[in-house]
Amino acid sequence: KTFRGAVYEHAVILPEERVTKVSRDVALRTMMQNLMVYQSQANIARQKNVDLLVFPEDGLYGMGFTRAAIEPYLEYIPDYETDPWNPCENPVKYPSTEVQFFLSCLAKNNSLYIVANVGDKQLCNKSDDPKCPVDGHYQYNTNVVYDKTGKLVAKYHKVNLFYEFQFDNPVNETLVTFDTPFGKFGTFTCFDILFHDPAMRLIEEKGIRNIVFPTAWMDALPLLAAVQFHSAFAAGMKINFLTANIHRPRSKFQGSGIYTPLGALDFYYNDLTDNGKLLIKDIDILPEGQTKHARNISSKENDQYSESMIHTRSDYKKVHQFKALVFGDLFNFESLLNDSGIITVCHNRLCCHLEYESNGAMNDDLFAFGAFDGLHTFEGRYYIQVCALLKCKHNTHHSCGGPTKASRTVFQNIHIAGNFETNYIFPEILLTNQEKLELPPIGKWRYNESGLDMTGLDYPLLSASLFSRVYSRDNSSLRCISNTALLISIICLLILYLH
Ligand SMILES: NC(=O)CCCC[C@@H]1SC[C@@H]2NC(=O)N[C@@H]21
Repeated sequence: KTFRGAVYEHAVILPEERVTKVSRDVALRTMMQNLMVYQSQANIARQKNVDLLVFPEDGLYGMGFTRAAIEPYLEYIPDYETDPWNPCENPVKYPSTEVQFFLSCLAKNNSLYIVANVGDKQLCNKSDDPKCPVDGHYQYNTNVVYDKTGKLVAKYHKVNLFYEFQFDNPVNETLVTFDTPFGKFGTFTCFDILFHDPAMRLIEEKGIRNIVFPTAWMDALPLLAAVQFHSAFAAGMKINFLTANIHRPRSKFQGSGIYTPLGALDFYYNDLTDNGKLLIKDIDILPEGQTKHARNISSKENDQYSESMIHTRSDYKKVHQFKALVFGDLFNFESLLNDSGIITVCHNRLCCHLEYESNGAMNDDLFAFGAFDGLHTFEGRYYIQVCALLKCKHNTHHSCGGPTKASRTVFQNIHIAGNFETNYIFPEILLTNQEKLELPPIGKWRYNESGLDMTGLDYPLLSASLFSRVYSRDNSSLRCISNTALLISIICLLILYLH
């Protein structure tokens, strides 16, 4: 009823040159250095009977390349469905595929599934493909999966690139899954987690309950630290989520974990060491099936809800209500004045409700409860609705929403709920132990239809929030832009015609 999963947070060895193109030999030398670390971890994993091991995004060469400079790190990766291949058993089938050979043998020799992130190079020709880049090939940020025999069983091209100008967007967005004796898995990469495709399609259309997630994620407090958001995604979508990050804490790249619907089985957050870390856990096999559907509240229902929340509060405009920026979004906030209390805050159509009880020692810490409903525009554009209880960076209102890892306040009870437009809600709880991020243990918190509840937390609180995505508005805003563009074009044509 369980499988043994592992993720490796890898301190990637970076090549010195990432702007100018080096030879294939030089590129291979760097990648082999990283692969040797992968090998030692795979050996440990085999000794511990691990079934599946996940390595991070960009784990073989790092990031920050120009398009030309990444090219020697790429290999042609065939389509595993039309052209089945076991690189370890047939290494000469394609030239220059040393990395694939190594990874495939790692899987075969250690008898485990290997999930890794590599670069795929696909040749193209301008004459039969007008979108073919000028250098005659596509470059893709790619997840590959090898089964226990070393056979390539999955290849996924990252859809939602994050300022990765060295890579191309895939032409066909496909849902990539692979079957194992311990269940069906889906895969996507890093920034993909914030968008509907392919993440939600894997979960909703394919009924996927296990995701393997190579990532190179920089912590973005207060709401998007890696361990915080990735554990919330597993809880919100009720899935197993295995995420391996690269380890470069001085650049905020860190935080890997093995997460389940009930919470973190294990996670790694350590900015005091430059070392990587292997996490291994037995994970319950979840039944396949559709987990969640967007809740369709009509806009009329929603408006009535928001208004009733506002009107029940005659004391709505008080001095301790204020606005502050959270990662570029202007939230409506209300500060927590007492050691326990009830607060309702609204923003646009979202109303958020908080009931809390601290252990009576909040004196030095300023906390605020906030709401945001709108388009997030910093480092990505996407619609969100968020209810968030935040420890403010300093004792000033405008510092609420700034990144901080310091808190001294332990809460006894917290309940957070809101009238969210969809069920794509990710319940986040982030604690701190002497400025080291912590997650709550399984059993100390619960998330269901009535909201997020936590009780008897052992560490001081940094934030507790319901972070939701409103995917439908992303599309409608795109439609709106294209409709506006169409309208402007028609008007221009009309003016031209009349002249
Ligand atoms: N390699 C990637 O795709 C990284 C993207 C994730 C970064 C997350 S989402 C936006 C936030 N900004 C950051 O610096 N980290 C967060």
